[in-house]
Amino acid sequence: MSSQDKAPEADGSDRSNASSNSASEESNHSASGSESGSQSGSESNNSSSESSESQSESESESVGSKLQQAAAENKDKPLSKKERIADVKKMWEEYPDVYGVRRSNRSRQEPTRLNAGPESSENSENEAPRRRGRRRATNWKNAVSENEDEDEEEEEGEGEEEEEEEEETVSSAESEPERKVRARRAITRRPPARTQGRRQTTRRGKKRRRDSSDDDDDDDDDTPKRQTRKCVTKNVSYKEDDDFETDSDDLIEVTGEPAMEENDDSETIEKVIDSRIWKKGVVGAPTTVYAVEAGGNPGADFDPEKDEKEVHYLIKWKGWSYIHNTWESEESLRQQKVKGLKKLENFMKKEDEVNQWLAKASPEDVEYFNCQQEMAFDLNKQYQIVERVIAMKTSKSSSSHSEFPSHSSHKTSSSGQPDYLCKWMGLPYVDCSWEDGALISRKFQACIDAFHNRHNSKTIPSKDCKVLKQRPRFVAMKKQPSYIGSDGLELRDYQLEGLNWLAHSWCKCNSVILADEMGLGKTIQTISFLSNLFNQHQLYGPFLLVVPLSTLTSWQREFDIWEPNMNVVVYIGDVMSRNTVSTAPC
Ligand SMILES: Nc1ncnc2c1ncn2[C@@H]1O[C@H](COP(=O)(O)OP(=O)(O)OP(=O)(O)O)[C@@H](O)[C@H]1O
Repeated sequence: MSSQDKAPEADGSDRSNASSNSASEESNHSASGSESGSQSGSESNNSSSESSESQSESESESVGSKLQQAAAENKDKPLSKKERIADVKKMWEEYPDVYGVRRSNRSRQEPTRLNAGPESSENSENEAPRRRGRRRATNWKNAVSENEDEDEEEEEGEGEEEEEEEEETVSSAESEPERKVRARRAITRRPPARTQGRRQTTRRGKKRRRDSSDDDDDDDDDTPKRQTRKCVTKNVSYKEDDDFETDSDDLIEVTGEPAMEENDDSETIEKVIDSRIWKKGVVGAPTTVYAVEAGGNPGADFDPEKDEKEVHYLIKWKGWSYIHNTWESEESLRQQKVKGLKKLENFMKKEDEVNQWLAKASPEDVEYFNCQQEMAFDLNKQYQIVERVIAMKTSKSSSSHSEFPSHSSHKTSSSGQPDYLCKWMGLPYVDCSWEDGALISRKFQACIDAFHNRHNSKTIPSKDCKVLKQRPRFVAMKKQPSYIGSDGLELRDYQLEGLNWLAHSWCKCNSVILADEMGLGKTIQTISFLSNLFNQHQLYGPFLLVVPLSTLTSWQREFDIWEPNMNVVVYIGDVMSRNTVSTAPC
């Protein structure tokens, strides 16, 4: 038992001895370490951490022995102060490693890009701090993350590695953490790169550019440098070449008589819509749609085989609505000295191209093209239909919508009738135009009447409506009310039920959603419900209907059919269009 008891003790003592030995070894090691540490420590203060890593133990030993030698020499004979300084200088020159001045065995040479010409050599003392500042700026700009720098160094060639080393040596006064902070700041300012690969390429490109720009901007501070770069960026144009060739409104035609152009009131071509071969000389005002309707087609007797012919172009004039489009020949346009002839040239070019394409195109493509053309022509015809008259002005009254073009005193003779502000079908409110009353009344008297009816209507929205203060008691509609729909329009059973449910919910102040299968008549039920409020409860709105753009016209159509007495205003378009809707009398 005792031997067994002692054995662990002996083991334990051995172990404790071993541990004390190792401890003493460690302490010795640390002592010797601290000795050399004082030297290497000074080095690490002056150089980067990378430099301390690169220094091997053997180097530190040899440096230590050199120092000891020097110390022993100094101990032998007392030295004067001058001699000690001379010795230190000598040591500096012979063993620069001791002072942490140089990491590698290469001779220390200042990078040539830092010698900024004769000025710098003359003013070397002044140059030094400036150079340091610049170096910092360069580091600040160069800095990415430490890892990124490492990656970059790995990727870059040996030549660049050497360059990096040189830079680090010069900027050794700057500590590593400082550089890291600057590096992070630099990262936040740099715009994010899209792909890693691309980023690396860009960065390399940037680095090289930076280096070269450092050369250029050595004597400048940062601010003007940035301004210069901004200027360069501003000049970059992202416009495609084609854009310059298109028929832009901004194109200014330069002729020999600019002074005349400024003052004349010649018309401007906005768009060339179509072309045709027609009787020579049948152009201008007699070819407008209303002139043809009034006096007949001036080229109706045209015989292409006998009569002299020429190409005519259908012109949409700037500042004039589509009803004032005229057919013109190239000659007549030039005679009138119209502006925007470039558009005619472009139209001709396009026509040639289309004809060439049509000659080679497949029958399906030709058919598709013809369909597109027909649709475009239909649209252009639509633009000649007045959808709504929204305002009126007499020669005495001043107009609240003077921003819209007025044509009463130009091509059409003034008839003493008021002018009407017309909203054209298919075009936004911003394209409204003032038109001569006589002209509009000829074709669109119904629109003028509707305008007057709305103007004189008593069924206008009012806050004084009784049912707004207190909802009425619900009375079920057993059959379709007479005010809903006109002759032949009958609500289906389930639609009448739906109308009752909507009306009941409204009377009870309940908010509801009417949902049903597609095409079963939700639109009609909703319109019928609004008609019930309008006719039964004298609630004249306003009711806001928010509808998808695709169903907008069908909503308008259904209102026309099922409740034509309600004033339906379509609030759509850009700011000017919406403002027009808001401020129009009705
Ligand atoms: N009672 C009716 N009499 C005549 N036509 C009707 C009637 N009810 C619906 N219709 C017609 O059926 C079509 C679809 O009606 P409506 O647009 O109201 O359906 P919807 O449920 O609103 O459709 P969606 O779910 O697609 O919006 C319309 O052309 C409409 O004129």
